[in-house]
Amino acid sequence: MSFKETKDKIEYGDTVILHIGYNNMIPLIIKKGETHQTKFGAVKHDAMVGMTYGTRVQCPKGWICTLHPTPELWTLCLPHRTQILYSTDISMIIYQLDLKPGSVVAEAGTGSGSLSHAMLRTVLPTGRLLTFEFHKERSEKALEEFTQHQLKEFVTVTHRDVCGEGFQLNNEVDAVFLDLPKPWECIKSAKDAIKKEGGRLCTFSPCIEQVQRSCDELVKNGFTDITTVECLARNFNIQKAKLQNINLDDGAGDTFSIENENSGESNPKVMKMENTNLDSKQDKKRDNNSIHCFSAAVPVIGMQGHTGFLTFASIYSQ
Ligand SMILES: C[S@@+](CC[C@H](N)C(=O)[O-])C[C@H]1O[C@@H](n2cnc3c(N)ncnc32)[C@H](O)[C@@H]1O
Repeated sequence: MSFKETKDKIEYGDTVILHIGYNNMIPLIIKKGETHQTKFGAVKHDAMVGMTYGTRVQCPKGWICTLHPTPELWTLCLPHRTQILYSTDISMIIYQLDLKPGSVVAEAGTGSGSLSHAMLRTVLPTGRLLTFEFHKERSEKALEEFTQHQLKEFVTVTHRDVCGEGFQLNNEVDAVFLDLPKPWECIKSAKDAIKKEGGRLCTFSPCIEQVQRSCDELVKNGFTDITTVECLARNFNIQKAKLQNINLDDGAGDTFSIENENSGESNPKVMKMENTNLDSKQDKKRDNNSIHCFSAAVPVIGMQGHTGFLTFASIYSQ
């Protein structure tokens, strides 16, 4: 299997993402003569060979689906050796680091390789990932997975403490990404790694105190455009809403109530509308006491999901 290109049919040696049910996916390397047990019963690896990716495999008590691997699916089912980055943060990192095919990017630490797979897909086929990890088994396991995923030729895995020994790169990369407890300790070394014509740097830190220390070090080393963001996915529920007392002029002062579909009760919070946006002639004919029912996308109050702060910075020609 390959993360570097897509293909139609499953072959021996492929890593297939088995979709077993909602929130239930596992990666499976297809091996001759082997059998895999699922909650729907056994599935023979040989039976999957030659099947088109995305098709169903019938098991004794149900069916599962064979998905082609992508970095996003890998992130959802990879073997965790550390905390990992998820696609919401990853998408912002790749965008803000300005990664594209041909980019050379350095990363520390490698961890479970979640971000690494997404960065590799972006910089292929002419770019390169240089990833550093000071935990020996983690760096070995990462190299094993990159090899299995046919990405080995695009990545260098180095077993090193980048805070103590630095990246030991000079004028070589377009961007540096740091997911470490003390990123400020290797910012000077990250600066040296970035090409003389300039580049981008990102640190990921769960605590604002870590962010502050990194920012101080970034300023000291001549980085500019320093920006910290937090990426949160915002959920919207589709709910029934009742709109009353439509103001025919501008909608100001109108109220609507949202019905809680689960309990059947009306949401006690009645929101004041800034603007009804109901300006069709038909709506305007309605009298002031009419009730209008419609479906509304209602943001969930209280956004959960803090992972960490992403701090981005630029260094211009050095
Ligand atoms: C949270 S994990 C990285 C997860 C990774 N971004 C991912 O998405 O899978 C942090 C990793 O940094 C490594 N690490 C911590 N300090 C380090 C250092 N000074 N040099 C190299 N690696 C380090 C840890 O061993 C750990 O594997």
